[in-house]
Amino acid sequence: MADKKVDVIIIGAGPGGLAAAYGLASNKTVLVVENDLWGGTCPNRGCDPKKMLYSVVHTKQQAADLAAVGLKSDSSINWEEMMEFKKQYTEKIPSGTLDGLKSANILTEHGKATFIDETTISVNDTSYQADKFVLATGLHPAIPQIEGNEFIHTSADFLSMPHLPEKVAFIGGGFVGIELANIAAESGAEVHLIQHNDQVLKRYPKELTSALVDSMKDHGVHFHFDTTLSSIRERADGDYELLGENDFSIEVDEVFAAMGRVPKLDSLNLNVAGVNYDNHGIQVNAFLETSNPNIYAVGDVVNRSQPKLTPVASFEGAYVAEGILTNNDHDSIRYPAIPQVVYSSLQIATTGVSLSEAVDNPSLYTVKTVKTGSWYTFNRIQDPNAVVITVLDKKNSTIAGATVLSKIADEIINYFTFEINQKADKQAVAHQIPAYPTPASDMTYYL
Ligand SMILES: Cc1cc2nc3c(=O)[nH]c(=O)nc-3n(C[C@H](O)[C@H](O)[C@H](O)COP(=O)(O)OP(=O)(O)OC[C@H]3O[C@@H](n4cnc5c(N)ncnc54)[C@H](O)[C@@H]3O)c2cc1C
Ligand SMILES: NC(=O)c1ccc[n+]([C@@H]2O[C@H](COP(=O)([O-])OP(=O)(O)OC[C@H]3O[C@@H](n4cnc5c(N)ncnc54)[C@H](O)[C@@H]3O)[C@@H](O)[C@H]2O)c1
Repeated sequence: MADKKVDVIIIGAGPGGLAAAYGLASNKTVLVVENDLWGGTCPNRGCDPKKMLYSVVHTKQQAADLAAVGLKSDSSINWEEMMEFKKQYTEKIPSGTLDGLKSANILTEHGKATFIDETTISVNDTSYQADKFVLATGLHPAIPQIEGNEFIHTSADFLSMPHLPEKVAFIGGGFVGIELANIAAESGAEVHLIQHNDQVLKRYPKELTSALVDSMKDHGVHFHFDTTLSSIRERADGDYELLGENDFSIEVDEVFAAMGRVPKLDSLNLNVAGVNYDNHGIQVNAFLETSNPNIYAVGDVVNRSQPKLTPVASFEGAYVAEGILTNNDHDSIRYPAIPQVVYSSLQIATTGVSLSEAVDNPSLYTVKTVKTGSWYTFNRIQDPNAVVITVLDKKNSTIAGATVLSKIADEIINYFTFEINQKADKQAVAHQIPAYPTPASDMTYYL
């Protein structure tokens, strides 16, 4: 017999768990368990703090790019003030999240949840039973298994560094490595990015990632391709010596892991709950049910092909709440077009059908690449390398996907996402009257 009983227990108070909790709160008794910061990765040590630092850095980069067309400024970044700006936002997140849950009458418990049996968890030596569970425990950074790995820090450490070190290294050139290297370099550090093969951001076309790498090199980032670290040594002066194959060696003040993220499952004891999982996360069916039909999983911790992003986690959390309320009397989950943006000195963004899928299916799709650097919008902001690639559905003449390289790719990609979701064709796009001149008023030209 458990100490306490509720209808639904949600493990993890990030975007996925919170969306499920709010979706259920008015009809069920809900307990949310969180063992770290209320709000999870995104607002505390992910997307939001990163983009606050990026806003400062990106504005400095934009000011430098406009110097040749009349903007005379001598901007430099004060890391401590920029971190204070970030902290003013992040320090309110855990308490604000907790207050929100309490005012929606959602029960909360701070501590690590561990399954005792299929319907019961233990948190802080108290047992809680529920009819349904939602697992939303997210990911944590992968750390290389090399000598000296105890000296490696993570993206969370980077985003709360009180002072900027003189020399830093990132292991891995994916989203985290590329975005944080840009922030560190523009803020004044000497930055080294170590990538074990010859391409960063492997899901994007090489022509675009090469343009981004060139841009980041111009902004001071040193790339070390085809380089695998073998050990890290602490020197007497407190610096670290990074050693790799083929006599690779550099010295830095700090080194950060950015080589991917792995599911946070260790403390859950999923075997006693009858939940199947592997190295890529918890296995779910098309209703996000795990191998135990009373236990669902959402967000980053799920083993699925959708990108690991905040809006995806929230979408899944809301979907599962509806499933629990209707006994799964709803359609299997169908994702709309999902935009994803790399925020660096240039932004690369994608949405909808990927270029590789379009190229592999020429009978279904037409791919159109337009170098837009000389267009009015891009000239106005001095963005000469801009490229917009569209994927058109041949049968319906609708937009099916887009990939954009530009300083404002984050804005442009949202217009494409709306159009894909509305199944817009050229006529439908032309039927809009957007504000002019803006990136939205360019949309008709891409079709
Ligand atoms: C540096 C960085 C930048 C990012 N930038 C972006 C971006 O720009 N845009 C974007 O869309 N996404 C971005 N992401 C990804 C985004 O943060 C995640 O996709 C999102 O947070 C996933 O939400 P989630 O609820 O699945 O997991 P999380 O937010 O990770 O929440 C999981 C929660 O579960 C808790 N937990 C784990 N195990 C237990 C347990 N046993 N008991 C109790 N609690 C537990 C954890 O402490 C955590 O708080 C970024 C990620 C990082 C690391
Ligand atoms: N803007 C965004 O949307 C955003 C930003 C940050 C993180 N995220 C999410 O977080 C996830 C994790 O990001 P990430 O950058 O940690 O992982 P990632 O999978 O995007 O990139 C990891 C990189 O490290 C490289 N790598 C792997 N092992 C290595 C090794 N031993 N030495 C050198 N390089 C190595 C890989 O080849 C790859 O380039 C992403 O998939 C993304 O969904 C999203």
